[in-house]
Amino acid sequence: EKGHTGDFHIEEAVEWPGLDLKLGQVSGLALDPENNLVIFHRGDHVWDENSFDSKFVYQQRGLGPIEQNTILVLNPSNAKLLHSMGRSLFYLPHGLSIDKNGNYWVTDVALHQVFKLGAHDKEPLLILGVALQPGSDRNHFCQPTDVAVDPITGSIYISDGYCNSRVIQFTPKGLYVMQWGEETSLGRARPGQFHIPHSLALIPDFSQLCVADRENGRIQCFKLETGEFIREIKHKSFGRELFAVSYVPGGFLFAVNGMPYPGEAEPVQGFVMNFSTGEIIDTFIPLRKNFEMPHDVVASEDKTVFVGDVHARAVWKFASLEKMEHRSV
Ligand SMILES: O=C(N[C@@H](O)C(=O)O)c1ccccc1
Repeated sequence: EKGHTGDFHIEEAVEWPGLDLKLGQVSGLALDPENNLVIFHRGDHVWDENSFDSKFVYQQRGLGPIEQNTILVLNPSNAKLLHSMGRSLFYLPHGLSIDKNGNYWVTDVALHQVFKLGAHDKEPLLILGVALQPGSDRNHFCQPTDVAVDPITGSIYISDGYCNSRVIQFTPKGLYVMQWGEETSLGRARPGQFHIPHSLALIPDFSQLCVADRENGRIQCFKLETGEFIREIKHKSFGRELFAVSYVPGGFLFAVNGMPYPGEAEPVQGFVMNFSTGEIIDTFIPLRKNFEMPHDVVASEDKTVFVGDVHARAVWKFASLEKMEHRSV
């Protein structure tokens, strides 16, 4: 088997029936405290070139909010639907995170807002940002992409976003604390500069926040308390775009990249890295169907990995070979 060193290797769990779920564009994935898979998708709405004007104002309000349930809770083994919610709330879902108390934190790039939802509540518990108003001050975001919640302090981190280049920290109750990041200058991308901060991974063991710096094709990691740049993780095999990053306790970092430049070699694939060294220890692609625009990745402690694709409208499951080998023996 190429693509992996040592004994760590994951492959698509082809018995996972989640490939034939009737999903909209899948934008966000997370695992809840019971290790159920939670999917954030766009129902019958799509993000395409007509969705926004040149000032990032959403153009399709007339459609109304998505009437399908946008948040689906699935059994991670058999993909059975356990619970669904989130209808009539969102226009263009993007990021999804679940905090240690089981609350859902989501972003909507059309509303330019961040929501905290109880797992079984209709009314949001907290909303940040001003509906449909892009901006870049303390209470306006511009297409915010993801949220991460510190399990120790409850601090909220928001990656903002497609049309801003910053990470903002709020208190657990939503009061602005600080922000860091700036636009990538022409020429080369310096530390602390972003070109679409697209996904967040909070690493409690090391008190760090890692950011998928999408169009710079890299991961940047910062000190949680201060936003101080710690290091960059970048590999040629990432290619042009690095879409999402996810951490699992024990020191593994997972990521997915985007389509290469036309004619470039780097395939669209998933990566498993050793967090401490930044080295790639495994790569993975589906056996069934193909990655088109893998948009989020989430991993559980037993190294089960899920990838959601916004163009293929699919969710794949990957599991470690030794686990599956035991089963097949
Ligand atoms: O990146 C884009 N979309 C994805 O990230 C997403 O759908 O979240 C996009 C860019 C330009 C036009 C339309 C969509």
